[in-house]
Amino acid sequence: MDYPILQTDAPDSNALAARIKLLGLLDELRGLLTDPALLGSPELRNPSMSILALVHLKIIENFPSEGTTIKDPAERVNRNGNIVRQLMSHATTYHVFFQEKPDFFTHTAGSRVLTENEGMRSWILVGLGETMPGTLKIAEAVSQNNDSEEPQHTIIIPGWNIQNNTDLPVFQALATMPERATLFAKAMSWHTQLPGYSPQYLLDHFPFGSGDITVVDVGGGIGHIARALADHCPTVQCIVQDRPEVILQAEQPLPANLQDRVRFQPHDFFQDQPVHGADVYLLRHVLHDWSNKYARKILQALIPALKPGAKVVLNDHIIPGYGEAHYLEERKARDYDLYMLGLQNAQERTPDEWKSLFRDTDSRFNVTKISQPSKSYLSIVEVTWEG
Ligand SMILES: C[S@@+](CC[C@H](N)C(=O)[O-])C[C@H]1O[C@@H](n2cnc3c(N)ncnc32)[C@H](O)[C@@H]1O
Repeated sequence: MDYPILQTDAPDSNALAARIKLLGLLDELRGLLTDPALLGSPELRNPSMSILALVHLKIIENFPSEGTTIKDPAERVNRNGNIVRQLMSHATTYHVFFQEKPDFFTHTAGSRVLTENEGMRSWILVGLGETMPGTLKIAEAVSQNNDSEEPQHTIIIPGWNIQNNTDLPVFQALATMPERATLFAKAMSWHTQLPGYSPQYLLDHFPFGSGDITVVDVGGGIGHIARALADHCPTVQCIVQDRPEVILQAEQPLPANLQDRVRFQPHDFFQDQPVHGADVYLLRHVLHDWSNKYARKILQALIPALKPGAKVVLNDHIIPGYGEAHYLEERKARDYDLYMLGLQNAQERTPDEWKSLFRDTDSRFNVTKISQPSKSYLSIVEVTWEG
């Protein structure tokens, strides 16, 4: 699926680092100017309250490019005008829409990108609609059951399960909710458009090489990373594996130059890996969905297929050590850490936690390199199978 490209984090500029630094300073200034009693207060900054509703109610996607009064979008989506006004007026205070006159709203860069970009709306529906409510239930989940590694209710009930009133782990539950499974897959594919999350960092940084290599993209969603990889390396063969309901959505026609080099295969990554002898097994944004107990099972299931020297490559957030990263970058990793806790009782990991995970799974996994490409929010963990 092709989505319009967002604001760029172009590799030849230092714009991203400068932007992070300035945003950090502004954020600190805001903190200094804010009454301490309000620093942790939920009403202090919560754009999600209006933005999620505006996306859900399709008010954003129906907003005309030339701007409008409240009556028009309210009628288009058949919703109460007063509520539409409340939502839009709130969003304008976060620079999503601009209130030009008392009853006339126009686009800002923030509202325009939401209106024009279906993938971004999917991401809002998943990120705010599905995942965020789970994080609000973390305390309840921990109070009910403590110290568990189960993704569903066995001991700890993750927030997502309370929120959705189901005993099933998220990905199994999604299999019974086709519309939400589609939304999730679209959202993950679109997520690569966000600054700092492009697959290009991985492609430029990891030596996939120019030889005839086979890469298995385990939990590869609808194949968005494999397509980018096959485009980047003209001789690579990619096999994208995911749950059957996801693979069904992935089997859209591929461009002619990729047709014989990207294949899709339904596969449950808790079962033994069916593709033996591949050069690279890629797990991008996969293990962070799982507690150590389940992450180890996913890695163990690879072992029967690994040839000596095979690489297991992770592309995930890394929690930086104390003082190692700008605090806004650490905030990003820690935000995702709590997302994962709320979603599946899972976590992001520090470099040492990644190393222990592999060591505890099997001593033949040798973590050879952990690196973070400049401007990428995701790190690359390279592991060699020394079996
Ligand atoms: C967070 S998404 C990451 C998708 C993709 N790798 C990326 O980087 O955008 C996690 C993926 O794991 C898949 N998944 C979850 N449980 C699975 C299982 N048991 N077997 C195979 N794939 C699974 C999900 O369907 C989803 O596509």
